[in-house]
Amino acid sequence: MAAFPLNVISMVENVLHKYDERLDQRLDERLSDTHFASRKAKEASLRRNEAAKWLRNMVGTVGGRDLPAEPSEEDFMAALRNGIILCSALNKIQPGAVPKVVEAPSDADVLPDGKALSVYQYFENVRNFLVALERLGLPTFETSDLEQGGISSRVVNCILALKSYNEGKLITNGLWRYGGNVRASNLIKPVMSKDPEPLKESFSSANSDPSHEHCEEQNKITQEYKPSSEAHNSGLKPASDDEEMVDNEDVEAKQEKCDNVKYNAGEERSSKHLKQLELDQQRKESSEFPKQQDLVEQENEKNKILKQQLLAQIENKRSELLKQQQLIQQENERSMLLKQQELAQLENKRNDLLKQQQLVQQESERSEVWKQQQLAQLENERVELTKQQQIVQQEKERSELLKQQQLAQLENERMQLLEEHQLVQQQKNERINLLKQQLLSQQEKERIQLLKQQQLVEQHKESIQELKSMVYQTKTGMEFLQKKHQEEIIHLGKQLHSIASAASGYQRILEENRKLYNQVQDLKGNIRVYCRVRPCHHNQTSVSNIDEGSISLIIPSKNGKDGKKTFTFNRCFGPNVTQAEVFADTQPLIRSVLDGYNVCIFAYGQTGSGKTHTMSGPNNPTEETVGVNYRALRDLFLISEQRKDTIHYDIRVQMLEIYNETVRDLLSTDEIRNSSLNGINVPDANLVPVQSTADVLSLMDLGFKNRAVSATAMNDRSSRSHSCLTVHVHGKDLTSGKTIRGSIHLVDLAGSERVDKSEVTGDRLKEAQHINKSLAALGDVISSLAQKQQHIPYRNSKLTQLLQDSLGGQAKTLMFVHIAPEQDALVESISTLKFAERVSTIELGAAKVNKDSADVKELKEQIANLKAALAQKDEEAEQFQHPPSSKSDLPVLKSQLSSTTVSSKSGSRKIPRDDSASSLEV
Ligand SMILES: Nc1ncnc2c1ncn2[C@@H]1O[C@H](COP(=O)(O)OP(=O)(O)OP(=O)(O)O)[C@@H](O)[C@H]1O
Repeated sequence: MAAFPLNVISMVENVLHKYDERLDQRLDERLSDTHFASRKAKEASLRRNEAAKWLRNMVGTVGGRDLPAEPSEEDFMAALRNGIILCSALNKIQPGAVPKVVEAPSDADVLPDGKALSVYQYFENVRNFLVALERLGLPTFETSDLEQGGISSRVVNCILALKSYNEGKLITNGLWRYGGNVRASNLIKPVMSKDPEPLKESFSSANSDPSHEHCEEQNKITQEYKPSSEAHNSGLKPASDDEEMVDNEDVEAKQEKCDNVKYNAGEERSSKHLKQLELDQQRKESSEFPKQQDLVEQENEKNKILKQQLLAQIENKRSELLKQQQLIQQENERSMLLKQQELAQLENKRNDLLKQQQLVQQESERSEVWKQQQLAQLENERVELTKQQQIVQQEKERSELLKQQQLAQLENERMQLLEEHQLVQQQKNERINLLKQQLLSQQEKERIQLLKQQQLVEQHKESIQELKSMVYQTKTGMEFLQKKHQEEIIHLGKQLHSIASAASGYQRILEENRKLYNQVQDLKGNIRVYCRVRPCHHNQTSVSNIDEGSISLIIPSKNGKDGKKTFTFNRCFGPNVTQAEVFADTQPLIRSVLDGYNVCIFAYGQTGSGKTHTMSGPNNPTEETVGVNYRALRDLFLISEQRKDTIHYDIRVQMLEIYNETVRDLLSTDEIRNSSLNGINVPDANLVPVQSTADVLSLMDLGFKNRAVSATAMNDRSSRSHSCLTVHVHGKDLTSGKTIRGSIHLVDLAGSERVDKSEVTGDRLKEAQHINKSLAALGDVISSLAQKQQHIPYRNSKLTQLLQDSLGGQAKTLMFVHIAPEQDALVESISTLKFAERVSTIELGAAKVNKDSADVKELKEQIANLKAALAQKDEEAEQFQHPPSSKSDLPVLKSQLSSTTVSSKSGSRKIPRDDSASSLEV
């Protein structure tokens, strides 16, 4: 839109310019014919030169480089056409008169139409200059006057007026006013960039005829043009609003609409002023050239017609321009659309580019990260390599140092060796010299030493003689010593022999010891009777007193006076005596079994008197309450263990029962045939080897179980049968090789109550009869043994047959007589005690004599002597087992042995069996 006014302006300017050219051409043609023309030209030239000179002085040669000192009219106009020199000169005179002077070269470069812009720029500078002149009240000229064909005289006049103004100002110190024609400054508005003044000025210039008629004619033309222009631009404001339109430069649309109005109406006000100035100028000229006025008036009429023609042409041109403007507008819209499309495409491309840029950026970031990682890794490797290089370097340095040290050391060593070599060489030489000297001195010494050796040989010969005599003496002494040693060895042999004989006598001593021990036991009586009274089951007891060897019973009488009967035995045990105390007196018999004696311990008494309690203990016995059987076997194994170094014992167990004269093996379920009994033993019965007390106890349990089974079947048969536990001992002396046989019967007899009192019949009677018979047979055997009869009735019962080997002359028998203390058992107790006393009295008949006879005293003395001898032999045996280390102990041993031999004479009653002496066979 901005290009449109410029094009129009330029077009109009061209039209006007052509018109002015023709007009000037006509004027020049007319004036050239006259004399006046030459004078005018000359005068104009002078005035122009003056103006040029003054301008050059004002702006300087640099600023006025395009303006020669005496320019031609064309050069003058060309130099001032851009208005720069004019504005600069005016600003020198009146600073700030032209606030903005546009420099042509820079603007011409920017805009495409340089020429149009130059014209515009010229116009703007020139216009501002003219406006400033008007403010100062100075004469002005038309802008077109600067163009070719313009009126240069008006320009020159204007410059000379300005010169006069300057000179006056200098003289009056700024108070001078040009020609007194000072006008109000607001009469003419400053020319702006889009102001339509150029058009108006063009018109003004076209009407710038010197004559006043020409000006009026020009005004008419303007008035004629104005209605048509208003008709064309209907709706626009009238010319009176033109100032407001000029001020509102921002509203472009309004300005465009007002262009035509401004074009037609222009600034009538400014035109009036210009015309006024022109008229003044014309008056001047007309006064100088009055003859020319007529010609001008004629010419003006012609010009009027030409102007009308020109206006018609302008109108045509303008309509064409409008059409072109519409086309241009359409073209602009189309180009706008194209531009928008292009913009959209560009936007898409820009987005694509942005995406690509983002991708590229991401890729670059990723590559940057990768690069950084690579760099870090390379840095690490570099650091590592640096470290390794440092290490290698250090190693190199170290090895270099080592090499140097080694070299230095080698050098030192070499030097030392060299020194040593020199030293050795020196020493060698010295030694050679020394050896030479020594050799000489040694020859002398050897000679002296030879003499000394000869002396020594002499001395040695003497010494050898002395030694020979000493050897002889020593030999003699050795022979004497040999004899002495032989005598001592013989003496020692004798001593050794005596020791050997003493050792061999030890076995004899031991045997004698056993014999003496058993003799002591024999002196106590082969059949010993111990009486034991069990606790009373209720308060009425028949036992009044029990001491160590007697028991007293209360015998009620019919006359109310109770009697008392005392029985004497080897030992009597009251109801509170423990099992251990009862066994204490039994213990020596167990030792006799291992010495080769046969022993029989049996319990006698009526039913319930305590026989089983004594022999086996109560049911579920404890260590304290176990009976004689267990304790006897325990001692048996204990002693055999003590003697295992000298005697090896083989122990076997047999357990039998005799019921109604029938013998039964309790360790077997089979009944033993009676025919097998040979009077002393039961060879068909099981004989079980045992190694310990536990083995015997398990066998006893088995036997008691078998007996209990039978008792269940036969109604408490245990009370009416005899049970017998037999232990057979076979010993072998490990030193002498002799064998020893012994046995012990542990018998729990059946109840001894009499048949008549029990008043039983049938089987019970038969049982009682068998019991009485066997017990009576036992009494008879014991009685026969006591009386030392030729015939001993063992065969009267199975019991005596079974116990035959233990009731013989070489056996030892112990009978426990049991008493029930209750009064209702008194008769049985008395009967039992009488039986036991008979046994005891018969065997211990001597005891009865023991109170008064000399034989008893003699026997007691023998017992004392034997005990002393036994104690002495025990000591000897102890000493023999631990012989004295010195020779001085031997006489003591000899004396002990001699004393033993003496004391052994006393034992003579019974000799234990050995293999040859044993008459018992199993
Ligand atoms: N010295 C004693 N101390 C305590 N109690 C005893 C003693 N003697 C026997 N008794 C008890 O008396 C009761 C009978 O004893 P035991 O059975 O030993 O008599 P017995 O003579 O063996 O009888 P039987 O002939 O019927 O076998 C048992 O209960 C037993 O525990």
